Amino acid sequence: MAGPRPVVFSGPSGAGKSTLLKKLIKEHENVFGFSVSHTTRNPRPGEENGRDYHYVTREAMQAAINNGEFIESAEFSGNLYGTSKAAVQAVQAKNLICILDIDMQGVKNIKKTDLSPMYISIQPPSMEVLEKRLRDRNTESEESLQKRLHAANVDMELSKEPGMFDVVIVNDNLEDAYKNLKQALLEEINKVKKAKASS
Ligand SMILES: Nc1ncnc2c1ncn2[C@@H]1O[C@H](COP(=O)(O)OP(=O)(O)OP(=O)(O)O)[C@@H](O)[C@H]1O
Ligand SMILES: Nc1nc2c(ncn2[C@@H]2O[C@H](COP(=O)(O)O)[C@@H](O)[C@H]2O)c(=O)[nH]1
Repeated sequence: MAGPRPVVFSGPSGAGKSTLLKKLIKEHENVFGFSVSHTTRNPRPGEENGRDYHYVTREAMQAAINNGEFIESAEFSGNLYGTSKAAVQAVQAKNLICILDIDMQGVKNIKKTDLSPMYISIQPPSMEVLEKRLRDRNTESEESLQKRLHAANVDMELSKEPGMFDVVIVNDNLEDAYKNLKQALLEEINKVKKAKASS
């Protein structure tokens, strides 16, 4: 696939990936584009079909996966999630840095492809803070919350594996985490700006 090098963001549910990514894309809308995933979960209040996710039935998504339309897919907290080839191509066709927000299974599966992204892990300062953020977000049932906390424990262990991520950012203070994120991406941001200026 052509275009600038994509960036994969991963980390436990509630660590702050969406919060940081929304800030990043808003500040650099000519540089980054979001790969809109498919999911079988229901939209949350304020989420929009086609912007936050493509909300689909399990049957439709499974059929599309079987048809080879996805780069990767995973079952997470009782729902299917996946990155379609079309979602990535739509961003790369605009010569933007394609951002993928995916779970740890997605990271492992992307590593088997030729996408060759930069891998960034967003981690919470502690499990206690993570649980508080997820509870305060008020988006999960108790069952879903417990599944996400369990996945977070596994995720936080796997993230420590050498070579799994290029950059690990602990999202304690939001402004500090955002500053670290921009610093980690500075070279790629400048490359895209330069290419756009000379085209
Ligand atoms: N540094 C921070 N300090 C305090 N609250 C934060 C911080 N970063 C994010 N939050 C809040 O924590 C909650 C979880 O953040 P967010 O939804 O961005 O996480 P996420 O990693 O994208 O989760 P998911 O994987 O479930 O989509 C949100 O309510 C957000 O406003
Ligand atoms: N493997 C994939 N994981 C994905 C994808 N899109 C999102 N996600 C991850 O799912 C969880 C839960 O997300 P939520 O929006 O329900 O809170 C989170 O860790 C996301 O990173 C995907 O296409 N593939």
